[in-house]
Amino acid sequence: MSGKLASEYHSWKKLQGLYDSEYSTLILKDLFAQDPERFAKFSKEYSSTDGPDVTFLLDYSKNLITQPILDTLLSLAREAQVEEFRDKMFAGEHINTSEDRAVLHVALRNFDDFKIQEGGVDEVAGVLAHIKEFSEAVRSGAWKGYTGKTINTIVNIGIGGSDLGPVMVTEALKAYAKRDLTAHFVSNIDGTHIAETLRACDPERTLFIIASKTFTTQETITNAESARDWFLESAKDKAHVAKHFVALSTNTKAVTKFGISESNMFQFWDWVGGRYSLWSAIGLSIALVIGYDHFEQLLKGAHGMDKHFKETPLEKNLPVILGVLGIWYNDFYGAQTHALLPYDQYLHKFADYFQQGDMESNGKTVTKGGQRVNYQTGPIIWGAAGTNGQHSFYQLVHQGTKLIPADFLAPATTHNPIAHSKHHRILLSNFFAQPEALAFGKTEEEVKKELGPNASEVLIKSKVFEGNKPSNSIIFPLLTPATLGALIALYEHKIFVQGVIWGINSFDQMGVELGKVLAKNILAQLEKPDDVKGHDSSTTGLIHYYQRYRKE
Ligand SMILES: O=P(O)(O)OC[C@H]1O[C@@H](O)[C@@H](O)[C@@H](O)[C@@H]1O
Repeated sequence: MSGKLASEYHSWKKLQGLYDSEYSTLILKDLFAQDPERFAKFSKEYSSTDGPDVTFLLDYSKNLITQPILDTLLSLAREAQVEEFRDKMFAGEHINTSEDRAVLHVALRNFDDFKIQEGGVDEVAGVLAHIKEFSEAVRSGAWKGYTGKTINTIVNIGIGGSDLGPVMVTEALKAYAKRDLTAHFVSNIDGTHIAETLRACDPERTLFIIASKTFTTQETITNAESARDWFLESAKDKAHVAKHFVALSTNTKAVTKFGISESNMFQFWDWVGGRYSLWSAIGLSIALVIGYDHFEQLLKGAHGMDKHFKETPLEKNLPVILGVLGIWYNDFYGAQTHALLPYDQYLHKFADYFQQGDMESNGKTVTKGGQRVNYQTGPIIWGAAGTNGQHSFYQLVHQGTKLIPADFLAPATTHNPIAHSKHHRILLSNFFAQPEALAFGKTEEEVKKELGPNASEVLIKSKVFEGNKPSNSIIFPLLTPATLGALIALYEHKIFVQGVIWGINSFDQMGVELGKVLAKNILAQLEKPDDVKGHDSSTTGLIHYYQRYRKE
């Protein structure tokens, strides 16, 4: 972010020119036919340079680009000072300007490699040691509940970044999970969420993890209080809370006020953004479920990607390549959304996770300099695990009127090779087929040939696939903790790159505040119709309707 609007960059204007003059000739079928080397040119294999072995292939050849277009997109990244801002982030500069904070989730998985200056960075190793010690005690049975029984259930109470990361990762790494430890995640303020969860819990054997960076989030504190009340109905004595409640937070004062002792608090720091916090103490539930060593592998896999992002020239830098490709569709093709489509049931929460990761980071209208942007910023992120999506929304992706760039992800091998990997081969055949169908479609001639001479014109037209829909494919050997860490970091840095180019602050989230303030005001007015004041007629009418049915 050099203080300019992205649209003022020379390369942005050049890209607009390239789009206008070449758009109609950017046909994937032709681009592949013209260049037998296209796959070789537009795919890269990632291999970690230290830490656990992580490798994957990123194939971006099915994008609507030529080499000059990609070069210009990379010039845009250079002109927007992506490298300088990346280095500032790693150096601990306060690039989250509106909150005057460093952005250092990379420090949580650094293992002493990069030199980072910021208060708290030297405490990371100590918190990891605390996570290791505690998770091992719970998993081994050394940690006992108030009646001397071992813990068999954990309930993580948190929302947003204090929920989505642990949920996604514990699902993704279920193959590594301790099967006799059940993990629940309660996030919603809707009492149904905690009530239904508690039905499955035994107070003598349940550990509650109260995860909240601020420890002021209404949903989390309300759920935590209800969990504590439920626990005390059985345990009676408040002293027993210490064996069944721990906190993950930056706010020691609020944690101790809640009744959790400081020794049961896992600390993190204001330079860890909520949506980047699964690597911090917020990952305690992950360590409990998959074991500390696997948690550390996750961190080290991410660190490998940090190193790649920090040290690799832009032309070969995978987060940069993904970032600029996204800009091409978002800002020049007018694509509104981006789909994440993992062909791996374990990754079924991947898109949910990056909905917050991407949309809370880059859903901004004003630049860091306070100017309103005159271009599109963050895309709408969505998706589902393959092949389920194919039987649901793929129709629109293939034949609808919208351009939906998509990332396909899949493991070459599975943790569950049932029926001699028959399932997995079928899954992968779909993973290969869908991007191919999207890119190359099916012409009218092909349909005619298939249907024979008697087919009606209408039927023929309805079966044509225009194709030319872009996608990236990422294939990795197996979904290991380190591979997952690297993939998450890949997308984190992609989001970073885009935010820098758009000139926005990817690390604050002012947009979630207004709703919170209004809800607080309305909460105080819910009792009586006469209390409802200061709203528009629609809001007033809705609250009045509720009051007709309201119960204690
Ligand atoms: O971890 P706490 O502080 O409870 O915040 C939970 C979530 O709250 C939301 O309003 C956002 O600010 C998110 O970025 C955050 O992850």
